[in-house]
Amino acid sequence: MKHFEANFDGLVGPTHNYAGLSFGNVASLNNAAQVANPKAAAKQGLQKAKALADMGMVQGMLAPQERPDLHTLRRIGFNGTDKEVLQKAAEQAPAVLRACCSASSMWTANAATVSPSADTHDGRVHFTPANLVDKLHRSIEPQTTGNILKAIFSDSRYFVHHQHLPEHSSFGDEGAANHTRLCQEYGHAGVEVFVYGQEATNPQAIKPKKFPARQTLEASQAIARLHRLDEDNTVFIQQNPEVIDQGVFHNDVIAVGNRNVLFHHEQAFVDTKAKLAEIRAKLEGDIHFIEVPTAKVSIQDAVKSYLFNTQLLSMSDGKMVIIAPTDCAENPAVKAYLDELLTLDTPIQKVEYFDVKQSMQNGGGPACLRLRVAMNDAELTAINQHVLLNDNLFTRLNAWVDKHYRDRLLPADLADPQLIVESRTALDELTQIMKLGSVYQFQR
Ligand SMILES: NCCC[C@H](NC(=O)CCC(=O)O)C(=O)O
Repeated sequence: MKHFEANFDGLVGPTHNYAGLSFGNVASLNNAAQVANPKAAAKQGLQKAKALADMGMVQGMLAPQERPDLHTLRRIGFNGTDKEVLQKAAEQAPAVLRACCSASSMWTANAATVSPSADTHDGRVHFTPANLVDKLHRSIEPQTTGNILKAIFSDSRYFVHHQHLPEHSSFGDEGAANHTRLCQEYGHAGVEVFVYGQEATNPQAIKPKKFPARQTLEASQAIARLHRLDEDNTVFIQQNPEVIDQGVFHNDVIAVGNRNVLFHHEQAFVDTKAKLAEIRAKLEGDIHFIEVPTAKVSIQDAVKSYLFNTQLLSMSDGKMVIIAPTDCAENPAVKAYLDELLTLDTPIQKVEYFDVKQSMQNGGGPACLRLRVAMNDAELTAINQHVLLNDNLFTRLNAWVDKHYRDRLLPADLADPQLIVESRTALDELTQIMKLGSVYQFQR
C-alpha cells in the first residue's frame, strides 16, 4: 500500500478583496481598501497548485464559498429581495456586509483539522471543520466547509466528519494552521503537534496583550479527543504570546513541519526545549529540528516574507523542497538564510518560489492556501476524483475563472447586486465541474 500526503488548495472565490477584516494580521490591516484582482488571485493559486501536481504531488482543489453571504445577512434581519438585502446592509451595517463578502475560505489551512488513519484509534481519517470564531467573516465558513469536505471525502468506511466545535471563544479553533503532524513515513503512526495561543479557561495563564490568540488549548484538546488520538501521539505547545503580538496570528506563520522535520523560528513557542524533547520522545527514529535564530531572521522579516508559511514537501527521492512565496526572495535576510540552508546538511535541499501576492496581501502564503490530508491508495481511490488537479481540470478551471471573474474589486463594489449573480453563476457551474452536488445555500 502506498502512502503520501495530498494537498487540497482553496480556489480563490470571485469576491476576493482587501477589506482589512483581520485584526492581528498585519498584511490584512496594511492593505485594507487596496484594489484587488480576483482573477489574478485565482490564477496565481491555480499556478502554484498545478506546479505541485506536475512535481508528482497529489493535488486537489476545494471550492470557494458562496459570497456575498445573503443567508447570514437575512439571519440578522435584513429582508426583501437579494438586491434590497444588499442595499440595506451597505447602508446600515457596512462592516458586516464586508465580512459577509470575504473570499477567506481560500485559506484552506483554516478549513479543518485532519488526522490521518495511521494516527487514529478506528483507522479512519478524521475531519473537524474549524469554527474560526475569532473573526466574524471567518465564523460563517464552517457549515459549508463541512458540506464541501463531505462531498469529497464521502466514503464512511474511510472518512469521519465531526461537527465544528462550540461557537464560543473558549473553543476558538483555526484548524490545520495550528496543527502539524510529524511522522517517519506518511503511512506510519505519527505525532500530532497542536499549537495553541491561549488557555481560555485559566485566567492566570499567559496570553498576548495586544492581538488575539485565536486558537485555544481547550479547542486543541477537543479535536484530539474527537479524532481519537491519545497521549502517546499528541503534543500540545503554547505559541509564544510575544510573537502573536508582532503579527504571528497563526502558528503556520512561524513554523512548518513535514515528516520528521520541524522548521521553526527560535521564538515560535513557549517552553521550547521541553516541548521539542517531548516530540523527540514520542516520535521514534530520527527527527530534525531546524531552528532559525532571530539573529538571522527577525520576527518582522518572518512575518513580512512568510518564510515559515511555506510548504515543506517530500519529493520522490525523499529529499524535501520548500515552496516559498516570491516575497521570501525579495527579502535580503530571508533570501540569505534560505541560500545558506541549502548548503547545510538537512533534508531540505531545494527552494521553489511562487508569486501568490494577491493572497499574501491578505496575510495568506502558500501554506495558508492548502489543507493537507495524508492518505493511502485505498483512501485516495475512495474520494471524489473530480477535485484532483490534472491538465484537464487545470484548463477547465482557468477557463472558468476567465469567464466569471473580475480583474478589479474594491470593498465599495461589494454592494453591487450584479456580483451576487456573477458569483452564483460561477459557483453553480463549478459544482458541476467538480461534481460536488448542492453544497451551497442558494442551491438548496
Ligand atoms: N491562514 C491565513 C489566513 C488569512 C486570513 N486573512 C483574512 O481573512 C483577510 C481578509 C481581509 O482583510 O479582507 C485571516 O486572517 O484569517
